Amino acid sequence: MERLDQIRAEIDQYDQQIVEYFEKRIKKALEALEIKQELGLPILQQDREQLVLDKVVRHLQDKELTQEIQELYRIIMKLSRQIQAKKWNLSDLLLIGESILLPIGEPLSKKTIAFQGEPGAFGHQALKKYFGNKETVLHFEKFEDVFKALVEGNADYGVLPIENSSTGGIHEVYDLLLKYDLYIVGEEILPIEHHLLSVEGATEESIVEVYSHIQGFRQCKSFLDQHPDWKLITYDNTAASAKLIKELNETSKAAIASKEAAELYGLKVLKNNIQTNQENWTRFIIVGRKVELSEESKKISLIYSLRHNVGSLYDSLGIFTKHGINLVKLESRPIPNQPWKYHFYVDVEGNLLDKQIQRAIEELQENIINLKIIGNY
Ligand SMILES: O=C(O)C(=O)C[C@]1(C(=O)O)C=C[C@@H](O)C=C1
Repeated sequence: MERLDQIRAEIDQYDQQIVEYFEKRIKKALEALEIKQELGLPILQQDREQLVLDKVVRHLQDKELTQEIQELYRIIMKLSRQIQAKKWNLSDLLLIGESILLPIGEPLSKKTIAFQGEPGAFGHQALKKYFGNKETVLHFEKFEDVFKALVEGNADYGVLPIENSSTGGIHEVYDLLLKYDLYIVGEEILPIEHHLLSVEGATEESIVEVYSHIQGFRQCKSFLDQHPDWKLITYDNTAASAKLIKELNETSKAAIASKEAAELYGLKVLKNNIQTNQENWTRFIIVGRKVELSEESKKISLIYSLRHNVGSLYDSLGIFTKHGINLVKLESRPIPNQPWKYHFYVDVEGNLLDKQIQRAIEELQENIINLKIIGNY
């Protein structure tokens, strides 16, 4: 026992130093905040955080602790941001429980909206359905470019596909929601109809090569199975493949894309509605920099991970049942570098201003690891 007491005494000393340095670090972060306020920079500085994560790993002598030190620093910097945010302007924040601080904002009146893909893409259609035709629109090649445009202030909202009713979740977008501190402010469900498109003179028989997004191929599998000799070439997105077919202008090449893309790029529809399931829908999310709360907000999206205990998922979901909260969606994604551990993406019905919901979230937080609220819409 004496030896254990001695070890614990040493641990106590280290803790004292850690606390001392934590306080010093927070003081410096508050000095950094003042400068950021002067310069009009946002609290979150993702590049700097990545640098810090790289640096602390370099300081490590025992590289086996790489993941743990990164996890610790992610938490330290998150707390640092939360403390900065409290100082910044408390009225723009919603505090849930003791530590969840959400930036709250009003819907923006004049806005720039970004989507992934080329004009005519399904994301573009969802954008127009949600926002109308009057807004400034930007388009990017990759989903992550849309997230970056928001973080860097080049766009105010992003429109991204999250789930298809036939093929399931769009994993990359789920992962990006975890990576970036952005929030879902709305959603739009779009019927997805795919068509086989080509240039004048082409017929189904003249086709040798077909271009589309991987989702386009997956959603039209039964039709494509009838043409085993066709070469399928995966492309960035459906509208981009339609644009390419127009440029190539060959009767042996076709694209799978929307009717809108056919009209926009002047292509002929060789075959209509080739999606396997005629009930084919994609749910798009609208992402912004702040949580936009109103009385109508009725769905809350959360991400969390669990300790590796028997029944931990069951217990966490039981908290919603106990508080009478309806679960509407559950999706899991593997945690990189931690085999067989998962992040759970949960959508529940409710409004974050409701005290019952707040109590449930507080209780949830005590039972899980790393809760992130990613929107109420
Ligand atoms: O460097 C800054 O801008 C800070 O405010 C400090 C700090 C940190 O805690 O290290 C906090 C938040 C930023 O996202 C990046 C880094």
